[in-house]
Amino acid sequence: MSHQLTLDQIRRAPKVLLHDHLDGGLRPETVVEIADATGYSALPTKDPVELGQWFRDASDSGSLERYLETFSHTVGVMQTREALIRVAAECAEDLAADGVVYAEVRYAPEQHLEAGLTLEQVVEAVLEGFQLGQERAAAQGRTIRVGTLLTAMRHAARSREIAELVVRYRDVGVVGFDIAGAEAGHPPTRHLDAFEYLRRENAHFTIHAGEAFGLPSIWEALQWCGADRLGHGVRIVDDIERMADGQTRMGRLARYVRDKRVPLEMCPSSNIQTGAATSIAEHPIGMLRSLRFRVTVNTDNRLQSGTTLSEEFARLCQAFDYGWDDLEWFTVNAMKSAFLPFDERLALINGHIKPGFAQLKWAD
Ligand SMILES: O=c1[nH]cnc2c1ncn2[C@H]1C[C@H](O)[C@@H](CO)O1
Ligand SMILES: [Zn+2]
Repeated sequence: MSHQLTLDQIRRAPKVLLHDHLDGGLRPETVVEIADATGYSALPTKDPVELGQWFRDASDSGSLERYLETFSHTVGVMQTREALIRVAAECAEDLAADGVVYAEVRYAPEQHLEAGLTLEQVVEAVLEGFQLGQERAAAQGRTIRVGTLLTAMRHAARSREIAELVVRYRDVGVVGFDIAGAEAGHPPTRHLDAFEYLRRENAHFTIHAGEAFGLPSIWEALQWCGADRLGHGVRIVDDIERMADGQTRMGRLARYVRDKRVPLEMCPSSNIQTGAATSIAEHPIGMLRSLRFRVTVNTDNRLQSGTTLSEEFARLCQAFDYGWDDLEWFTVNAMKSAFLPFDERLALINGHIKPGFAQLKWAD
């Protein structure tokens, strides 16, 4: 009696989001209002509806580099303490309204220093904003917990400094580290110093790898840098061969990723916009889920993709005929892979996620 889940049903499911950029999730009206308040004059339009459309269109180029250019406008309006608090609070509220119960949201503190804030002031403003957003969501009867990942830009040279910030703020809401930005020409091994420092500090990190660049990037991220998770990682399918008889044959790297249960932070819509995948129906997530890789579903940039986590799931349900069991599997995978202590992950799985899905299945 399988039937297609509706977007409304999916919204009601307790969801977990591991890969979402703070500077890729602003409300278009907020971009316009902060631009007005701070004198940022480079926006392509001041009409929020047109601006939302502009972000989606400009991100649709098929190139990661061009996609990343759109962030100049979001980063451009996120330069004051007030703006950072507002954007972070709205992020937590928007995710909670979509039924997300746990999220790890990332951004690069080094990109928010143009108006004179220090790295510490940036981190503290964003933490304050998340706290405020969680409280507002709670007042509306929605429970969400937001952890922060601090990103270092891979073309820059501040990764060690950002890694130190992660350790400094790890007991007050920062749960891990990441590197992002254009992948080709910027291998993760350029930032080995930061990764080695984090490992010595028993800290967690994920690395954007295997998105615009293939297997060597994934291999370096895992075997040289020691990443706990892979941001995207879609190109791992280059190491999986589909045989004429329908069987698959995996290379050593793909086997390693599956055997070690390396979490893949997959972001379907974003991958289509940057050219990392051709369509949802042909997205490697279908094959990787059936081969039981540790796949998770994510939004990457809700503004640039005009999406939500529920909408990403709805697209996958339509393309692959997924139902409640699949959604629960992705969600438990994500919660198991979060950079939270084991007991807290378990409490969310057993106290929140499983009972939430059981209730939805029962009502269906
Ligand atoms: O999908 C992505 N790949 C690489 N870099 C990305 C992606 N989405 C966002 N970024 C960059 C642009 C942001 O300014 C930065 C920090 O969030 O991370
Ligand atoms: Zn990303």
